This record gives sequence, C-alpha cells and structure tokens, in this order.
Amino acid sequence: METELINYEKITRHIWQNLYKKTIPPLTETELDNIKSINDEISVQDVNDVYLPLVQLIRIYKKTMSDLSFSKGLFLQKIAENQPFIIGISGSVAVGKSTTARLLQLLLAQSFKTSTVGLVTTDGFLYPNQILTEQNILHRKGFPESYDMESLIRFLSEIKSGKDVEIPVYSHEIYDILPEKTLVKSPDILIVEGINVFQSTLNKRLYINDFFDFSIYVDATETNIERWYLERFKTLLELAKKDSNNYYHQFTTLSADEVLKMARDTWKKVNLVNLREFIEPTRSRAEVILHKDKRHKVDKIYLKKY
Ligand SMILES: Nc1ncnc2c1ncn2[C@@H]1O[C@H](COP(=O)(O)OP(=O)(O)OP(=O)(O)O)[C@@H](O)[C@H]1O
Ligand SMILES: CC(C)(CO)[C@@H](O)C(=O)NCCC(=O)O
Repeated sequence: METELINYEKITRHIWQNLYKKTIPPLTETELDNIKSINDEISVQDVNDVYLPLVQLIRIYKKTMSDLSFSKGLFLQKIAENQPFIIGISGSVAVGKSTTARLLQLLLAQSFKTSTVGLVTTDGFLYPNQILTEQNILHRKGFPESYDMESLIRFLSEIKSGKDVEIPVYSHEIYDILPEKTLVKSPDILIVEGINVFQSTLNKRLYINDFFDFSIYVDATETNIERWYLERFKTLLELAKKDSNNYYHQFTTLSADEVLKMARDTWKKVNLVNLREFIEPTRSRAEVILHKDKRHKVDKIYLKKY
C-alpha cells in the first residue's frame, strides 16, 4: 500500500477537516433532510468534516479546468465550447460508491447553485444476461469482459462534447439490463460511478480516466466490505419477498443459513476475486482515495501530489 501510494499526500481526518472548514456555511435543516433521504445512516459529522472540504477541493479542480480550456481556446484561436466537468468514482462492489456518488451529487448541486449535476452508473454498460450467457461468462458479471467498454467510452465522449445521450439501465432487482433506455441530459457536472471506471478497453487503447477531471476511489478493508455485501444481500432478499418479479425472490424460501452461505460464496468467488485482480489495482489512478472504517466513517484521505 505505502509504495503504491508514494505520490499521494496522506491526510488524517483531523487535519483534513480543518483545511477548508472556515469558508463553508453550515448545512440547513432541509439540506440535512435531503442527505438523510439518501441513506439515513450517513453521519452528519462526516458530511461537515470530510465531504464539504472535498467539494471545496473539487471547486479548485473545476476552476483550473475551465481556465485551461479557455487558454487552449486562445491558443487555437477558437471559442472553447463549454465542456461538462466529469468526476469518476470507483471501488469494490458494495463499498458504498453509489451512496458516496449520491451524496456528492447533492452537495455539488447545493454548492454550484446554477449548475446541473448528473449521475450515471456504469452498471448500464454491462452486457445483457443473454449475451453473457451466450459467451458463457454470466458468472463473470462485473469483470472487465462483462462490460461494453467501447459504448461507455463513446457515451463519455458524446457527453464531453455537450450532447444529450440515451444509455441503457441495469436493474439490481431484475439482475439484468432493462428494455428501456434513459436519457442523460447534457449536465454541467457529471458523476460516473462504477467498479470499472479506472479501467481500459480490452485492447488497452482507450482509458476512461482520460475523460475525468476529478476522480475518487472509495476504499475499506476486505473484511468490512464483505460484511456490507452480506448485509445488503439480506436487505435485497427482504425487499424481494413480496415481489415475484425480483431476481432474489427465488431465494426467499431458503433458510437464513443457506442464504448466508450463498452470499458468502458469491462474495468469495466473484466479487472478492474481481476486487483483488481488477478493481484494487486501479486505485492509484484516483486523485483522491477515501478510506472508510467499519462504520463507513472516513478515517484516512489520500490526495495525489503529482
Ligand atoms: N456513508 C455510508 N453510511 C452508511 N452506510 C453506507 C454508506 N455508504 C454505503 N453504505 C451502505 O453500504 C452498502 C453498500 O453501499 P452502496 O450500495 O452505495 O455500494 P456500491 O459500492 O454502490 O455497490 P454496487 O457496486 O454493488 O452497486 C449499502 O447497504 C449502504 O446502505
Ligand atoms: C452489477 C455489479 C457487477 C456491480 O454493481 C455487481 O453488483 C454484481 O451484480 N456482481 C455479480 C455478483 C453478485 O451477484 O454480487
């Protein structure tokens, strides 16, 4: 870990929380309620101490990006088109990427009052189950070969050039790509969240990172992530009880022990292998690494120095 992160400034939570605090207005009641509606276990202390300074840092990157694009325009004697600012968020399955992404979306929308902030998950770029089955890789869902990376990169390139773009949607409940696409309206800021956002196309010619103006890796120990995965599995199963269309409905008749065994198995044989082989090795492509403790509290922050 330490040599891999040689070009990062390691910042304790205590130091981080004091970096920008004075310039940030406290959250209003409504803003707090909005945050609780994402996930009522998110700690308000974390929002104040960790995520609001992070928003200030993103502000610096955003300003630098638009200054550079203006200067490039002068050099080329061309009016620079307004490009959306894109933030990539990666990390293991069940580490809390989508929760972090939704929280950041809300805080950015509050901070950049006149900007629109979009959020996209790369799950939509998984191949449908039918194709995964035909290629005999359904058990490899989430691994690099299970994503249509060319389409993902085409989407990012179109969004960067200011277009509205239709993209596929993945449903965890159905466990497959849905028949209907969704329209992503050209935003001022776009958050792209997924386990594969720091990976390349299979031929390694294109890296998604090239489209990001800022990037975050959400990190935690394997033991903690496994626990969050098992807890979420139980919640999904609970929700599936009353819904026969839900993929997890078929497992609701199993005993608690059998369910636990199945979830542990999927974690160990699929998601943990993917984490070790393909996700964690991309960690040092992030500008910022947020490390969480067993209660999702951010305890360490790494910021890329160069
Ligand atoms: N900051 C947080 N505070 C409290 N609970 C959290 C936090 N972040 C995530 N969780 C919990 O951890 C679990 C995993 O979170 P989440 O669904 O956001 O992960 P993910 O990385 O997006 O997963 P996937 O890759 O499978 O979509 C969920 O049960 C969520 O409620
Ligand atoms: C959709 C992904 C790949 C990523 O979010 C993941 O949640 C997943 O479904 N992995 C496959 C193994 C499992 O069912 O957990």
